Order: sequence, then C-alpha cells, then structure tokens
Amino acid sequence: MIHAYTGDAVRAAESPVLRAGQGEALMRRAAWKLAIGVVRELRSHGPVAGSTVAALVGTGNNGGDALWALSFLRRRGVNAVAVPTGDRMHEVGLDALRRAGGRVADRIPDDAVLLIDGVLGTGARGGWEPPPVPAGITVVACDLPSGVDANTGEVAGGVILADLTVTFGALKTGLVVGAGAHAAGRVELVDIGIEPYLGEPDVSSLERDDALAVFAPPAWDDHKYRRGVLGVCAGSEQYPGAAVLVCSSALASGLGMVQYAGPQRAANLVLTAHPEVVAGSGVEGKAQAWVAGPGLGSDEDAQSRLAEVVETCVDGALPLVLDASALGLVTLDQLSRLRNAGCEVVLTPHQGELVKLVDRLVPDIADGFADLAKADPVAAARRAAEALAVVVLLKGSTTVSAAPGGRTLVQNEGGAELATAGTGDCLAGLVASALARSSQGGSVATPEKAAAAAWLHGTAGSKAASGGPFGASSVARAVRHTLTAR
Ligand SMILES: NC(=O)C1=CN([C@@H]2O[C@H](COP(=O)(O)OP(=O)(O)OC[C@H]3O[C@@H](n4cnc5c(N)ncnc54)[C@H](O)[C@@H]3O)[C@@H](O)[C@H]2O)[C@@H](O)CC1
Ligand SMILES: Nc1ncnc2c1ncn2[C@@H]1O[C@H](COP(=O)(O)OP(=O)(O)O)[C@@H](O)[C@H]1O
Repeated sequence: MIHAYTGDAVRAAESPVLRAGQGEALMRRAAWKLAIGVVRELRSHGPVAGSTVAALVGTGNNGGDALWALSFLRRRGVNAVAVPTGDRMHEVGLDALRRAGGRVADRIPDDAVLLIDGVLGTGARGGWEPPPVPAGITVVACDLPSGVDANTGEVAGGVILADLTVTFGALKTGLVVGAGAHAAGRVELVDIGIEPYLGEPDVSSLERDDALAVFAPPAWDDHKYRRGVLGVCAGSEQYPGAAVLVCSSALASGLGMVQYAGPQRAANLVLTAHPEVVAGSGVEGKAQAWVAGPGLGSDEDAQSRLAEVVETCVDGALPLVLDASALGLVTLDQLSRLRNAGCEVVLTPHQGELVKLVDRLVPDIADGFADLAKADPVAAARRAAEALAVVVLLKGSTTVSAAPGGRTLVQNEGGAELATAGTGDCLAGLVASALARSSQGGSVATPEKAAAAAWLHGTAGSKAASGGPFGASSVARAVRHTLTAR
C-alpha cells in the first residue's frame, strides 16, 4: 500500500522541524536528494561533468531547494544556471550557488540538457502560467510540478510536465490524482526526516500484492460455491454485448460460477462466448453477489429487472454493484433498503454519471458539484459516498474508491487506451467478482475490494495496450494473464 498526504499536511509536518531551527538543514537534505536524482538522469543520457543544467527558480522555498541542488551539481562539474521567474530568490540558496561557481541568467541556455523545475511547490496558490520550456529537454520537478495543486492534483492554469519528480518527505495527493499524476512523470519519494510527524494519509493506493490478495487463487479444498457465485443483470435487446463483457471479465478473474439473468438474445450471446455461464431470464439461483446495470437500458423492463435484483439482494443481504444504466434508475428508497439489510453496495459511475446521480438523488449537494468532480475527484467521490452512504468508485484517468467516513483509495494503473466503449462493463464485472469472492468471509473492506478491481482492470488494460490499440474484449482477456503473472 502506498500512502499520500495533502500538501497542507506535509507543510504541517514540517513545522516542528522548522520550530527546532532545522529549516536550512531540511532544505539542504531535500536538495541533496534532488541533485542525486538529477545526476542519475544525466548519466542515463550522457556525461555529468561539463553538461549544462538550468533551473527555473521561483520566489519561495521550492526555488531554494533548486538553488541548493544546483550548487551540489556544480561540485560535480555541471554548468549550473539559475533562471529566476520572479523578483527575488531564496537568499541562502543563491549564496550557496554563487559560492559553488554557478551563475544566474535571464533565460534557459541553449545547451541546457536538463531543467529543474523549482518554481512552485506546496506553497503554490491559484492558477499560474509557466515560462516557455525548450522542447525535448529532460525536466526534473522539485517536490511537485509547478502548476499542480498539491492537495488535489488539479491543474488550474499551466503546468510544467516533468519526466521525473523528486518529492520530499511524503507523496502528495496531487502527485497521485488526475492531471497532477500525469504531469509528475515518474515519482521518486525521498526521506527528509519529517515522516514521524505525518498523521493519517489523505489517500492510499493498492499495490500489486494488495490487489492480488483480493483475487487470490483457490485454496486446495475450495469448491465452486466457496469461490464465489456472481449474478449478472446486464444487457438488453438493444445492448446485448454488455452482458458478454461483464461475464467475460468476471470469469477471467476466477469465480466458482457466473449466473446470467437477462433476455434471450443477450443470453444466447453470453452462452456462445461462455457456455459455462448458467443463463436464464430470472434471478433465482445461488448468486452470492450481483452486478446490475451495464447495457440494461432505461425502459420499464430495465426498471423491473433492477428492482428484482435489488429485492434479491435485500432478502439475502447480498453485495450489489450498480453501474451504468442502473445508476440512472436506482432510487433513494432502494439504496436505503439495501443499506438497512446490511448489503455491501458499490456504485461505479464515471464523472458524468456521478454528477447526474447527485443531481437526481442528493440535490442538497448538487450546487457546484460538476465543477468539484472535475477539479477534485477525490473530494467529489467522498462527498457522494457520504451523502448516499455507500461506496463510490469514481472512474477516470485516476479511479477513486471512497467509503462514507472510510479510507479513500486512488488507482492509476490504466492509461487513456481504456477510454473505449465497454471497458466500464469489464470493470463492473471485476468489482462484483471481488465482492462475490469474499462473500464467504474475509477481512478486506469494501472500498479496498473495489480498488483491487480497479488495479486489476487498469493493469490488464495496460497489458492489452502493449499489443496495440484494442477494444474492451481484449481487457477481459488480459485479466487472466494479469493474474497468472503473479
Ligand atoms: N515541506 C517540507 O518538508 C519541505 C519543503 N521544502 C520545499 O519548500 C516548498 C514550499 O515552499 P514555500 O512555502 O516557500 O512555497 P513555494 O516555493 O512552493 O511557493 C511560494 C512562493 O511562490 C509564490 N506563489 C505562490 N503561488 C503562486 C502563483 N500562482 N503564481 C506565482 N507565484 C506564486 C508565493 O508568493 C511564494 O513566493 C516545498 O514544495 C519544497 O520544495 C523543502 O525545502 C524541504 C522540506
Ligand atoms: N484517460 C483515461 N486514463 C485511464 N483510464 C481511463 C481513461 N478514460 C477512461 N478510463 C477508464 O476506462 C473505463 C471507462 O468506463 P466507462 O466510462 O464506464 O465506459 P463504458 O461505459 O463505455 O464501458 C473506466 O474504468 C475508466 O477509469
């Protein structure tokens, strides 16, 4: 598990160290590690000594770090050039650079091979427009890319895209969410001694082993009813393929049985692709969890199919994943009955679906919610989870799993290749599989199960993408290979 903290929390953790008069020592420690990162980058492209490294230097301590790092690089024979972006620079850092033989210039030299971005760090406030950055130059961001909000990952104005971000003391939430995660490139966390003062993380990310533990292989004495039986209420005359995608990904993730409930045409397609699925038109059977929604449509038939699944889950206190069409149909009454029955409920909207859902079901928080969902998906997922009292898995370039009052997880495994029709259906099948598998016990919390599915989905998406452009069926296929590469 990886943990990240808001920029504000990291600044708060720094204050006891600052109060103890250790501010300059902290900065030098950070800058030393930044310089090591820069040397490694330089080495991977060519010689260190004799190369020119420039730094864009802002007015605060982020600029101070960059100036100190340049002074250390100067000692390795690097031509170190500070380019101020404001009307002042950190005095002690500037003095260190000058003493080491570095210089100040008003523009990035033409022969610079690497640029340190030391303009803005956790002290950035509001939008910002970056100065021009030469095309193709390697960029190493100091603490976080300038233009990224350390608390949320929002990029409100311009941003300097980094190849590598060397971040100090703790991962910031802004480095693991949305535009900030994209801008940061590779992220290297370095210890500077503030770690004991950090409190609870703001968000966490599951790593491979955490996710694979949720999708563990069967025990030697398992039988099919112990490996999880999933009921699938998806597909319609109009959208039969969604049913196949949900079943394909669920089967590929390893379950004891998949039961399909839906119209004949969709059932035929499911059975053609997967004869092992038990198909019928109703919900009777041995399902231990249900997924409802992909390709369901919004007509009366869709409503009554959803209602039937909800009643089945309420009666048996079964876990339920609501996706796609079901998000536009489910009522507050159904959600509260599911909660009261003790069902695990996970909603899996993308941004647009979440905004509509909130508009329809919790108008009290709808004002400004669309802007919030865009700027701060973590806050939006948390607010919706809180208001609806269920787990919300908000899909996007970063997928956020939020529980009311619980831990928030963010997963970034998949790339934009996943933005293709039907991949959401595959994810719904995986989330439901995680719930069905654990319906026989286990101690993993619901948001973690949803995040494990997002990990598996994103990793399978990246695997599929390595073979070229793909459609959603390839994601379902890649799920098996992701799990076998344990
Ligand atoms: N938190 C920590 O433990 C440590 C922090 N350090 C560094 O200190 C940084 C924070 O330093 P500061 O608090 O000085 O903040 P920053 O250096 O991030 O930014 C503050 C400066 O930028 C200006 N500024 C803010 N928003 C702006 C905008 N939108 N447009 C133009 N100018 C803007 C402010 O007026 C101020 O001069 C961290 O990111 C990190 O690089 C390190 O020195 C080591 C330890
Ligand atoms: N830019 C992106 N980067 C990474 N993953 C993405 C991106 N865009 C979409 N995805 C992922 O692709 C899936 C799309 O799901 P969804 O929007 O429900 O599509 P559909 O309904 O067509 O299946 C989600 O898992 C989402 O997280």
